Amino acid sequence: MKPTYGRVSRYGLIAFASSLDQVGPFSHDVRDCALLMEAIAGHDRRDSTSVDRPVPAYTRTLDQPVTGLRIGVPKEFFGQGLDAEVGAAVRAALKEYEKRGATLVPISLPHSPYALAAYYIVAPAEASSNLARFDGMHYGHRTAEKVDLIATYSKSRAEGFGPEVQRRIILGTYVLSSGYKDAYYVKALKVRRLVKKDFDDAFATCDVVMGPTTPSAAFEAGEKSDDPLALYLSDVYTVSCNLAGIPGLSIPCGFTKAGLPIGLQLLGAPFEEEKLLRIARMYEAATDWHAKRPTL
Ligand SMILES: NC(=O)CC[C@H](N)C(=O)O
Repeated sequence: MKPTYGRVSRYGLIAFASSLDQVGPFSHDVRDCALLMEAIAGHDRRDSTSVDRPVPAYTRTLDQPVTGLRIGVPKEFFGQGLDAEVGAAVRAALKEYEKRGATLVPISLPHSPYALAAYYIVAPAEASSNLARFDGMHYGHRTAEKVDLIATYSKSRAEGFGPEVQRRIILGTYVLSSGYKDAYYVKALKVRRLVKKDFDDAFATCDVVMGPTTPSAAFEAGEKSDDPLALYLSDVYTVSCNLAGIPGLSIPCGFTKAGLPIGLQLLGAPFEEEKLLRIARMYEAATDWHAKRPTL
């Protein structure tokens, strides 16, 4: 689960992108996720972005199905680029909900096609700023070479950051630089607001939005390392949740013929983790995908 922005303290977390970062549980099943959320959610004076509002007893209501459940199914999450096996598994999961009394509501999140581009501007911009402190003096790795101050900075950072982190620092510095800031960073912030508004509109009529977690099943380790754009495209359905600050959850809903797991993504209105967990539990109680493991 990725909780609502501000639901869980980030104290102790290394900052990546401060307006997106949120701690969330990985778990074997929904109950474990609810248990963990009960333990970690809530206000923390050591993180000023953590929100001071009561934490529901997630485990207590977990087994209460949501009656009259309305599921928003965005057409943008089932378009070009979605692997056929993944699409079929997600549609079968939606049918399962229908069998349990849910209504599927066709919706549109019109700005979601722009979410990926906006995310890969906002996230590197913030990362480039946050990672500035890893300069070989204040934090992190320091080069063993005895060189002058400026070379110590640059060598420490060149040695300490991997290629993907370096790429993000360079991209982030570029989109924030004077002359380009309005064209990229400020524009991305505007897109972000529109992405958030799409969800506000959707949650006015639906309890939850559902779709695939990723457009295809897992790729081989390192397979896309030389093609960052292909790598970023795997995030096409999950970045909206971060940009909008809303809670999201992925649960297993099947396997591909090759034996790789497929995820069903559930997105909820801000601070509706309790409802999201109950909806996830409805599916888990009716199926046993969560108990199956891929053969490695
Ligand atoms: N929601 C997401 O998919 C965000 C994480 C993303 N994979 C990243 O690399 O920053």
